[in-house]
Amino acid sequence: MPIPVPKNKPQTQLSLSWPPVLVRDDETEEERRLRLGEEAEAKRVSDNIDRQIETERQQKRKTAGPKILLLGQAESGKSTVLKNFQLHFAPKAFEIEAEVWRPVIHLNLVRSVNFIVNLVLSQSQGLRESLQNHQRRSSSVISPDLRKLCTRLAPLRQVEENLIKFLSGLEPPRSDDTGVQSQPYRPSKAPDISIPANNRWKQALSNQRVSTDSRSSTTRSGDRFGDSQSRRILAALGDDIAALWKDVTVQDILKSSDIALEEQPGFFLDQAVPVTREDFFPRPDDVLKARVTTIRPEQHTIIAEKGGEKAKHWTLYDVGGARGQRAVWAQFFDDVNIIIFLAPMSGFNQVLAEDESVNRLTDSLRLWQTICSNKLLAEVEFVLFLNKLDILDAKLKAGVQFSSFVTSYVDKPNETKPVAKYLLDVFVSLHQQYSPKRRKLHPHLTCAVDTKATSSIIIRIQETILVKILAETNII
Ligand SMILES: Nc1nc2c(ncn2[C@@H]2O[C@H](COP(=O)(O)OP(=O)(O)OP(=O)(O)O)[C@@H](O)[C@H]2O)c(=O)[nH]1
Ligand SMILES: [Mg+2]
Repeated sequence: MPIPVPKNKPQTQLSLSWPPVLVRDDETEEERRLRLGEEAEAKRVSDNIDRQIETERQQKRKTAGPKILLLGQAESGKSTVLKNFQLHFAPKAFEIEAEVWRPVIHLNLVRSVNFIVNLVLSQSQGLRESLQNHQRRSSSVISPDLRKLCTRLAPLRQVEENLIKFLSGLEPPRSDDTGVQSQPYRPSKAPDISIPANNRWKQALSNQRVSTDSRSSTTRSGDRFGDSQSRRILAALGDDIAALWKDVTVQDILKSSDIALEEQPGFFLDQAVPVTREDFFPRPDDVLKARVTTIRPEQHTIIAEKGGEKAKHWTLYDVGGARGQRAVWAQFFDDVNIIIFLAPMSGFNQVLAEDESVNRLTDSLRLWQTICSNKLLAEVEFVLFLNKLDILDAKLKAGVQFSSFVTSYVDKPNETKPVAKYLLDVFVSLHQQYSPKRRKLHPHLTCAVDTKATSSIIIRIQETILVKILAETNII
């Protein structure tokens, strides 16, 4: 169909090419030949540019490096896996940054201590009341020594407040959260802390370090972060904290209340003395154990330090796993090569913090099914981390019966290997059943706080992901 030409315009013919070429009616044969030649040249140049843009796009995709999305319920270990990638590809940067985790580790420790002290004091109060009411109560007797120990540890309440203020002070206030949140103590669960685990507070701490370093030659033990008062108090109380954790009555109270602090996030009570030393400098293992709840999606770019690495840049998206955080996951679905889904195997006898009517394993399975069946992710490669193998092992060895919580597990031993194999089969078959099309799954039984084992899994993921990127960019 001819393109309509406004009436008052000179008698010209519009070509369909872009930019439009005005063709005069009185064009001579020679002019027409020249014009067509110019048009052919322009098209050749334009096609070349298109080809170049496409090649550059593909090259950029390749050199932009792999993009990984970490998914899974809260406390499944996503941020811990992120730290493992950082440690694997950029160990020097990881070590330099390790110090910024010290206040977090201290806050993890102090909250555990204050939790125990509260529990002991409430038991003591309960015992007094039941004696006054002549009730029989199977409660541990709190000795005067334990009471004194709790009194000596009282300054740690102030230290907790100071550390929370200190860490939240580094966060600019936002409308959707208040920075560091000190979650209330709950009897069934040790305290957790919500500090946005993003780069901002880490950056703020690193900046403080840089500026302090440039002003004075502080040593490793100097007050680089302005948390020296908390550190001095902690150093003075390190032995008392260790004594509290070892106390037989404390252990009895925890056991009878069904609380296994050593299985909960941010557990440092068994390292109280080294962690509270004034010159404490966190090692990679300590950083991996430090717990900070992710409350907003974060993008982390890792630049591989070793020249030999096949991919230089790695982008990892870490998201919050609690139910209220999951709505934002979808924004990353079309931009990733691989999803690493984490399911903590130890959750079989636990409930969600955000909804205590839901079993953690049930939630993990439902979430996995939803992710597997998502059509937007049909082309994305899936890696499954059945995580917290060590805690599963400890629970089963302590006598917790897997079959009491998972009734379909019948006539099989209550041992780590068969239980892990059973869970693996369930997750693999859900993937098979619900994937929109056939897709390869790469499952691993993991303990994300074991850096060595996780590093060898990362090497295998690296191979998988690079083959996928090469295939996507038509290189192979
Ligand atoms: N013992 C043990 N602890 C683990 C393992 N994986 C992670 N953790 C710990 O579990 C806690 C929670 O891990 P995170 O990585 O913060 O969990 P997350 O999935 O990022 O949680 P959200 O940010 O709340 O979504 C941390 O204290 C980790 O050190 C594991 O395999 N074994
Ligand atoms: Mg996290």
